[in-house]
Amino acid sequence: MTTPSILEARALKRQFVTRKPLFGEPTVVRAVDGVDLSVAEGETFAIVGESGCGKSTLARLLVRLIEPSAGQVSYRGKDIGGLSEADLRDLRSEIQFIFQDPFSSLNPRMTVGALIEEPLKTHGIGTAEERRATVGRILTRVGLRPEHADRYPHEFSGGQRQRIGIARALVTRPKVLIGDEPVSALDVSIQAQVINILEDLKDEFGLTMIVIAHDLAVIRHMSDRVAVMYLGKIVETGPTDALFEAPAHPYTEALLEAIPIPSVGARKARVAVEGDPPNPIAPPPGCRFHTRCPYAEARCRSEEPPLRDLGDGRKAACHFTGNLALKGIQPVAERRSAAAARRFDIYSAAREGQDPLTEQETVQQGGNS
Ligand SMILES: Nc1ncnc2c1ncn2[C@@H]1O[C@H](COP(=O)(O)OP(=O)(O)OP(=O)(O)O)[C@@H](O)[C@H]1O
Repeated sequence: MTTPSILEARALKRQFVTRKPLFGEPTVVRAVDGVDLSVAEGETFAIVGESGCGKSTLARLLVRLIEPSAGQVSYRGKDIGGLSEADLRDLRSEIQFIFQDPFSSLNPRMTVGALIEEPLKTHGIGTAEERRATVGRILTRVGLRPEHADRYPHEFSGGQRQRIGIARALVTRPKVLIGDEPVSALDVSIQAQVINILEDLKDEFGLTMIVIAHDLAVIRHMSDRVAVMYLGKIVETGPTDALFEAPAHPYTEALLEAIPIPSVGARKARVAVEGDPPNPIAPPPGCRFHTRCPYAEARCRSEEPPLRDLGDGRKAACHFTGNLALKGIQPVAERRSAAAARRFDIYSAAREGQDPLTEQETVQQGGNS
Protein backbone atom coordinates (compact mmCIF):
# COMPACT_ATOMS: atom_id res chain seq x y z
CA MET A 1 0.00 0.00 0.00
CA THR A 2 1.40 3.41 -0.89
CA THR A 3 1.27 6.29 1.61
CA PRO A 4 -1.23 8.95 0.52
CA SER A 5 0.30 12.23 -0.58
CA ILE A 6 -0.39 15.32 1.50
CA LEU A 7 1.02 17.95 -0.89
CA GLU A 8 1.19 17.72 -4.65
CA ALA A 9 2.42 20.06 -7.38
CA ARG A 10 1.54 19.63 -11.02
CA ALA A 11 3.32 21.48 -13.87
CA LEU A 12 4.04 24.28 -11.40
CA LYS A 13 5.63 27.44 -12.79
CA ARG A 14 6.52 30.80 -11.40
CA GLN A 15 8.30 33.52 -13.31
CA PHE A 16 9.43 36.92 -12.10
CA VAL A 17 9.44 39.84 -14.49
CA THR A 18 11.81 42.64 -13.61
CA ARG A 19 12.24 45.84 -15.55
CA LYS A 20 15.31 48.04 -15.62
CA PRO A 21 14.58 51.68 -14.69
CA LEU A 22 13.08 53.97 -17.34
CA PHE A 23 12.94 52.34 -20.79
CA GLY A 24 14.77 49.10 -19.95
CA GLU A 25 13.59 45.84 -21.48
CA PRO A 26 11.75 43.53 -19.09
CA THR A 27 13.67 40.42 -18.11
CA VAL A 28 11.98 37.17 -17.16
CA VAL A 29 13.38 34.70 -14.64
CA ARG A 30 11.69 31.33 -14.73
CA ALA A 31 12.37 30.59 -11.05
CA VAL A 32 10.23 27.44 -11.04
CA ASP A 33 9.76 26.03 -14.50
CA GLY A 34 7.40 23.07 -14.65
CA VAL A 35 7.75 21.14 -11.39
CA ASP A 36 5.81 18.00 -10.54
CA LEU A 37 6.17 16.56 -7.07
CA SER A 38 4.27 14.61 -4.49
CA VAL A 39 5.06 14.66 -0.77
CA ALA A 40 3.80 11.64 1.18
CA GLU A 41 2.16 12.08 4.58
CA GLY A 42 4.70 11.62 7.39
CA GLU A 43 7.84 11.74 5.25
CA THR A 44 10.70 14.22 5.24
CA PHE A 45 11.08 15.47 1.70
CA ALA A 46 14.17 17.47 0.82
CA ILE A 47 14.68 20.00 -1.94
CA VAL A 48 18.33 20.55 -2.72
CA GLY A 49 20.31 22.61 -5.21
CA GLU A 50 22.61 25.60 -5.56
CA SER A 51 21.65 29.14 -4.66
CA GLY A 52 19.13 30.61 -7.09
CA CYS A 53 17.82 27.29 -8.48
CA GLY A 54 14.30 28.06 -7.24
CA LYS A 55 14.05 26.13 -3.94
CA SER A 56 12.57 28.96 -1.87
CA THR A 57 10.19 29.99 -4.64
CA LEU A 58 8.95 26.40 -4.89
CA ALA A 59 8.41 26.20 -1.11
CA ARG A 60 6.47 29.47 -1.11
CA LEU A 61 4.30 28.25 -3.99
CA LEU A 62 3.44 25.10 -2.04
CA VAL A 63 1.64 27.18 0.62
CA ARG A 64 0.47 29.97 -1.73
CA LEU A 65 2.65 32.57 -0.04
CA ILE A 66 3.15 33.53 -3.69
CA GLU A 67 0.86 32.77 -6.65
CA PRO A 68 1.96 30.44 -9.47
CA SER A 69 2.24 31.67 -13.07
CA ALA A 70 0.85 28.27 -14.13
CA GLY A 71 0.16 24.83 -12.71
CA GLN A 72 -1.50 23.59 -9.57
CA VAL A 73 -0.80 22.75 -5.93
CA SER A 74 -3.10 20.50 -3.93
CA TYR A 75 -3.16 19.87 -0.20
CA ARG A 76 -4.88 16.63 0.80
CA GLY A 77 -6.30 16.40 -2.74
CA LYS A 78 -7.77 19.92 -2.74
CA ASP A 79 -6.53 22.58 -5.18
CA ILE A 80 -5.25 25.38 -2.94
CA GLY A 81 -5.55 27.87 -5.83
CA GLY A 82 -9.31 27.99 -5.28
CA LEU A 83 -9.31 28.44 -1.49
CA SER A 84 -11.23 31.31 0.10
CA GLU A 85 -9.39 33.68 2.45
CA ALA A 86 -10.79 31.79 5.47
CA ASP A 87 -9.72 28.40 4.04
CA LEU A 88 -6.30 29.83 3.25
CA ARG A 89 -5.93 30.94 6.89
CA ASP A 90 -6.75 27.39 8.01
CA LEU A 91 -4.22 26.01 5.54
CA ARG A 92 -1.57 28.34 6.97
CA SER A 93 -2.17 27.02 10.48
CA GLU A 94 -1.63 23.48 9.12
CA ILE A 95 1.53 24.32 7.19
CA GLN A 96 4.22 26.28 9.02
CA PHE A 97 7.62 27.65 8.02
CA ILE A 98 10.94 27.91 9.81
CA PHE A 99 13.61 30.09 8.26
CA GLN A 100 17.39 30.12 7.91
CA ASP A 101 18.05 33.14 10.06
CA PRO A 102 15.96 32.92 13.20
CA PHE A 103 16.99 36.41 14.32
CA SER A 104 15.70 38.20 11.24
CA SER A 105 12.45 36.24 11.32
CA LEU A 106 11.75 37.10 14.99
CA ASN A 107 10.51 40.58 15.94
CA PRO A 108 13.24 41.86 18.30
CA ARG A 109 10.78 44.02 20.26
CA MET A 110 8.53 41.11 21.25
CA THR A 111 9.30 38.81 24.16
CA VAL A 112 9.85 35.16 23.33
CA GLY A 113 6.53 34.35 25.01
CA ALA A 114 4.64 36.90 22.90
CA LEU A 115 6.34 35.64 19.74
CA ILE A 116 5.34 32.05 20.38
CA GLU A 117 1.84 33.03 21.49
CA GLU A 118 1.19 35.15 18.41
CA PRO A 119 0.13 32.29 16.03
CA LEU A 120 -2.27 30.99 18.71
CA LYS A 121 -3.86 34.44 18.96
CA THR A 122 -4.06 34.79 15.16
CA HIS A 123 -5.96 31.53 14.93
CA GLY A 124 -8.09 32.24 18.03
CA ILE A 125 -6.80 29.23 19.95
CA GLY A 126 -7.30 29.05 23.76
CA THR A 127 -7.77 31.61 26.55
CA ALA A 128 -4.86 33.85 27.63
CA GLU A 129 -4.11 31.46 30.49
CA GLU A 130 -4.24 28.36 28.29
CA ARG A 131 -2.01 30.04 25.73
CA ARG A 132 0.57 30.89 28.42
CA ALA A 133 0.60 27.26 29.56
CA THR A 134 0.97 26.07 25.96
CA VAL A 135 3.91 28.45 25.42
CA GLY A 136 5.62 27.10 28.57
CA ARG A 137 5.12 23.51 27.40
CA ILE A 138 6.45 24.06 23.90
CA LEU A 139 9.48 25.97 25.25
CA THR A 140 10.33 22.97 27.42
CA ARG A 141 9.78 20.68 24.46
CA VAL A 142 12.41 22.49 22.37
CA GLY A 143 14.94 22.37 25.22
CA LEU A 144 14.36 25.86 26.69
CA ARG A 145 12.68 26.84 29.99
CA PRO A 146 9.20 28.34 30.59
CA GLU A 147 10.79 31.41 32.23
CA HIS A 148 12.57 32.17 28.94
CA ALA A 149 9.17 33.46 27.76
CA ASP A 150 9.88 36.81 29.47
CA ARG A 151 13.17 37.41 27.65
CA TYR A 152 13.92 38.93 24.22
CA PRO A 153 15.39 37.13 21.17
CA HIS A 154 18.73 39.02 21.33
CA GLU A 155 19.41 37.40 24.74
CA PHE A 156 19.73 33.99 23.07
CA SER A 157 22.41 32.23 20.98
CA GLY A 158 21.79 31.30 17.33
CA GLY A 159 20.89 27.71 18.19
CA GLN A 160 18.50 28.83 20.94
CA ARG A 161 16.87 31.32 18.59
CA GLN A 162 16.25 28.56 16.07
CA ARG A 163 14.62 26.57 18.90
CA ILE A 164 12.37 29.59 19.49
CA GLY A 165 11.55 29.64 15.75
CA ILE A 166 10.67 25.94 15.91
CA ALA A 167 8.49 26.46 19.01
CA ARG A 168 6.64 29.29 17.26
CA ALA A 169 6.10 27.14 14.15
CA LEU A 170 4.83 24.13 16.07
CA VAL A 171 2.64 25.84 18.66
CA THR A 172 -0.48 25.56 16.47
CA ARG A 173 0.25 21.84 15.98
CA PRO A 174 0.62 22.01 12.19
CA LYS A 175 0.60 18.96 9.93
CA VAL A 176 3.41 20.12 7.67
CA LEU A 177 6.61 21.94 8.60
CA ILE A 178 8.69 23.58 5.86
CA GLY A 179 12.24 24.43 6.83
CA ASP A 180 14.01 26.85 4.46
CA GLU A 181 17.69 26.22 5.25
CA PRO A 182 16.75 25.64 8.91
CA VAL A 183 20.27 24.94 10.16
CA SER A 184 22.60 26.50 7.61
CA ALA A 185 23.26 29.64 9.70
CA LEU A 186 24.40 27.51 12.66
CA ASP A 187 27.73 25.95 13.59
CA VAL A 188 28.09 22.26 12.76
CA SER A 189 27.77 21.02 16.36
CA ILE A 190 24.66 23.18 16.92
CA GLN A 191 23.21 22.01 13.60
CA ALA A 192 23.25 18.46 14.94
CA GLN A 193 21.31 19.47 18.08
CA VAL A 194 18.67 21.35 16.10
CA ILE A 195 18.33 18.46 13.63
CA ASN A 196 17.80 16.09 16.57
CA ILE A 197 15.07 18.31 17.98
CA LEU A 198 13.34 18.50 14.60
CA GLU A 199 13.49 14.73 14.20
CA ASP A 200 12.08 14.11 17.69
CA LEU A 201 9.29 16.63 17.19
CA LYS A 202 8.48 15.18 13.78
CA ASP A 203 7.75 11.82 15.42
CA GLU A 204 5.90 13.34 18.36
CA PHE A 205 3.70 15.63 16.27
CA GLY A 206 3.31 13.21 13.33
CA LEU A 207 4.66 15.90 11.01
CA THR A 208 5.35 15.83 7.33
CA MET A 209 8.52 17.86 6.72
CA ILE A 210 9.85 19.62 3.66
CA VAL A 211 13.45 20.68 4.11
CA ILE A 212 15.21 23.04 1.76
CA ALA A 213 18.97 22.88 1.96
CA HIS A 214 22.11 23.21 -0.06
CA ASP A 215 24.02 20.99 2.41
CA LEU A 216 23.77 17.36 1.39
CA ALA A 217 25.09 16.11 4.73
CA VAL A 218 22.06 17.67 6.43
CA ILE A 219 19.75 16.25 3.78
CA ARG A 220 21.18 12.76 4.10
CA HIS A 221 20.50 12.72 7.81
CA MET A 222 17.07 14.19 7.76
CA SER A 223 15.22 13.15 4.64
CA ASP A 224 13.44 10.10 3.30
CA ARG A 225 13.28 11.40 -0.26
CA VAL A 226 15.11 14.10 -2.18
CA ALA A 227 14.38 16.31 -5.17
CA VAL A 228 17.44 17.86 -6.79
CA MET A 229 16.73 21.20 -8.53
CA TYR A 230 18.73 22.90 -11.23
CA LEU A 231 17.68 26.21 -12.80
CA GLY A 232 13.99 25.91 -11.90
CA LYS A 233 13.54 22.24 -12.73
CA ILE A 234 13.77 18.95 -10.85
CA VAL A 235 16.58 16.97 -12.47
CA GLU A 236 16.52 13.97 -10.13
CA THR A 237 14.28 12.65 -7.40
CA GLY A 238 14.21 9.46 -5.38
CA PRO A 239 14.69 7.81 -1.98
CA THR A 240 17.61 9.47 -0.16
CA ASP A 241 19.80 6.41 0.35
CA ALA A 242 19.46 5.17 -3.23
CA LEU A 243 20.15 8.63 -4.62
CA PHE A 244 23.23 9.10 -2.44
CA GLU A 245 24.64 5.67 -3.18
CA ALA A 246 24.22 5.88 -6.94
CA PRO A 247 23.19 9.27 -8.29
CA ALA A 248 21.47 9.00 -11.64
CA HIS A 249 22.08 12.59 -12.78
CA PRO A 250 25.54 14.11 -13.30
CA TYR A 251 24.45 17.23 -11.38
CA THR A 252 23.53 15.15 -8.32
CA GLU A 253 26.90 13.46 -8.62
CA ALA A 254 28.66 16.85 -8.76
CA LEU A 255 26.74 18.05 -5.67
CA LEU A 256 27.74 14.92 -3.73
CA GLU A 257 31.37 15.46 -4.61
CA ALA A 258 31.19 19.03 -3.31
CA ILE A 259 30.11 18.23 0.27
CA PRO A 260 31.96 20.73 2.44
CA ILE A 261 34.64 19.70 4.91
CA PRO A 262 33.95 20.11 8.65
CA SER A 263 36.20 22.87 9.94
CA VAL A 264 35.90 26.41 11.21
CA GLY A 265 35.31 27.51 7.63
CA ALA A 266 32.51 24.99 7.17
CA ARG A 267 30.15 27.11 9.24
CA LYS A 268 28.63 28.76 6.21
CA ALA A 269 30.31 26.73 3.50
CA ARG A 270 28.36 26.59 0.26
CA VAL A 271 28.34 23.68 -2.11
CA ALA A 272 30.78 24.45 -4.87
CA VAL A 273 30.12 22.63 -8.10
CA GLU A 274 32.67 23.47 -10.78
CA GLY A 275 31.72 26.39 -12.99
CA ASP A 276 29.04 28.99 -12.38
CA PRO A 277 25.36 28.26 -12.85
CA PRO A 278 24.15 29.79 -16.13
CA ASN A 279 22.15 33.01 -16.08
CA PRO A 280 18.57 31.99 -15.18
CA ILE A 281 17.25 34.71 -17.51
CA ALA A 282 18.66 32.81 -20.49
CA PRO A 283 19.05 29.13 -19.56
CA PRO A 284 21.04 27.00 -22.02
CA PRO A 285 19.12 25.11 -24.71
CA GLY A 286 18.80 21.32 -24.51
CA CYS A 287 19.82 19.98 -21.09
CA ARG A 288 20.29 22.99 -18.82
CA PHE A 289 23.24 21.31 -17.12
CA HIS A 290 25.17 20.63 -20.34
CA THR A 291 27.45 23.68 -19.94
CA ARG A 292 28.91 22.18 -16.73
CA CYS A 293 28.45 18.48 -17.41
CA PRO A 294 31.60 16.40 -17.95
CA TYR A 295 29.64 13.84 -19.96
CA ALA A 296 27.75 16.17 -22.30
CA GLU A 297 27.48 15.17 -25.96
CA ALA A 298 25.97 16.90 -29.00
CA ARG A 299 22.48 15.65 -28.19
CA CYS A 300 22.59 17.29 -24.73
CA ARG A 301 23.13 20.70 -26.30
CA SER A 302 19.95 20.56 -28.37
CA GLU A 303 17.52 18.05 -26.85
CA GLU A 304 16.07 18.56 -23.38
CA PRO A 305 15.95 15.25 -21.49
CA PRO A 306 12.57 14.51 -19.86
CA LEU A 307 12.35 13.44 -16.19
CA ARG A 308 12.21 9.69 -16.82
CA ASP A 309 10.88 7.06 -14.44
CA LEU A 310 13.69 4.69 -13.43
CA GLY A 311 11.60 2.44 -11.18
CA ASP A 312 11.92 2.06 -7.39
CA GLY A 313 10.57 5.59 -6.93
CA ARG A 314 13.46 7.18 -8.82
CA LYS A 315 13.37 9.66 -11.69
CA ALA A 316 16.10 11.53 -13.52
CA ALA A 317 16.37 13.91 -16.45
CA CYS A 318 19.55 12.83 -18.25
CA HIS A 319 19.94 11.24 -21.68
CA PHE A 320 22.49 8.84 -20.20
CA THR A 321 20.70 7.91 -16.99
CA GLY A 322 21.22 4.25 -16.33
CA ASN A 323 24.19 4.34 -18.69
CA LEU A 324 26.57 6.51 -16.68
CA ALA A 325 28.45 3.36 -15.65
CA LEU A 326 28.94 2.55 -19.34
CA LYS A 327 30.74 5.85 -19.66
CA GLY A 328 33.33 4.64 -17.15
CA ILE A 329 32.01 6.54 -14.15
CA GLN A 330 32.81 5.08 -10.76
CA PRO A 331 29.99 5.42 -8.18
CA VAL A 332 30.39 8.48 -5.99
CA ALA A 333 30.05 6.40 -2.80
CA GLU A 334 33.43 4.82 -3.58
CA ARG A 335 35.09 8.16 -4.19
CA ARG A 336 33.67 10.26 -1.39
CA SER A 337 36.42 11.97 0.53
CA ALA A 338 37.33 11.06 4.10
CA ALA A 339 36.51 14.62 5.19
CA ALA A 340 32.97 14.40 3.87
CA ALA A 341 32.55 11.00 5.53
CA ARG A 342 33.67 12.57 8.84
CA ARG A 343 30.93 15.18 8.47
CA PHE A 344 28.36 12.39 8.22
CA ASP A 345 29.90 10.80 11.35
CA ILE A 346 29.42 14.02 13.32
CA TYR A 347 25.69 13.93 12.72
CA SER A 348 25.48 10.20 13.46
CA ALA A 349 27.30 10.62 16.80
CA ALA A 350 25.04 13.51 17.81
CA ARG A 351 21.96 11.48 16.97
CA GLU A 352 23.13 8.76 19.33
CA GLY A 353 23.55 11.31 22.12
CA GLN A 354 27.35 11.37 21.98
CA ASP A 355 29.48 14.49 21.83
CA PRO A 356 29.81 14.77 18.08
CA LEU A 357 33.10 16.66 17.92
CA THR A 358 36.63 15.54 18.69
CA GLU A 359 38.61 17.73 21.07
CA GLN A 360 40.45 19.34 18.17
CA GLU A 361 37.20 20.08 16.31
CA THR A 362 35.69 21.62 19.45
CA VAL A 363 38.67 23.98 19.66
CA GLN A 364 38.27 24.81 15.95
CA GLN A 365 34.58 25.53 16.46
CA GLY A 366 35.46 27.91 19.28
CA GLY A 367 33.52 25.89 21.88
CA ASN A 368 30.28 27.55 20.79
CA SER A 369 26.87 26.81 22.25
N1 LIG B 1 10.74 38.49 -6.00
C1 LIG B 1 11.59 38.20 -6.97
N2 LIG B 1 11.78 39.05 -8.02
C2 LIG B 1 12.63 38.75 -9.01
N3 LIG B 1 13.36 37.62 -9.08
C3 LIG B 1 13.23 36.73 -8.06
C4 LIG B 1 12.34 36.97 -6.95
N4 LIG B 1 12.43 35.91 -6.10
C5 LIG B 1 13.32 35.06 -6.63
N5 LIG B 1 13.80 35.54 -7.82
C6 LIG B 1 14.78 34.88 -8.70
O1 LIG B 1 14.32 33.56 -8.94
C7 LIG B 1 15.40 32.64 -8.94
C8 LIG B 1 15.15 31.57 -7.87
O2 LIG B 1 15.26 32.17 -6.56
P1 LIG B 1 15.03 31.36 -5.22
O3 LIG B 1 15.20 32.32 -4.09
O4 LIG B 1 13.77 30.60 -5.31
O5 LIG B 1 16.25 30.34 -5.27
P2 LIG B 1 16.90 29.48 -4.09
O6 LIG B 1 17.31 28.20 -4.74
O7 LIG B 1 15.98 29.40 -2.93
O8 LIG B 1 18.17 30.35 -3.74
P3 LIG B 1 18.87 30.61 -2.30
O9 LIG B 1 19.43 29.29 -1.86
O10 LIG B 1 19.92 31.61 -2.62
O11 LIG B 1 17.80 31.15 -1.40
C9 LIG B 1 16.65 33.46 -8.72
O12 LIG B 1 17.25 33.75 -9.97
C10 LIG B 1 16.14 34.72 -8.06
O13 LIG B 1 16.97 35.83 -8.35
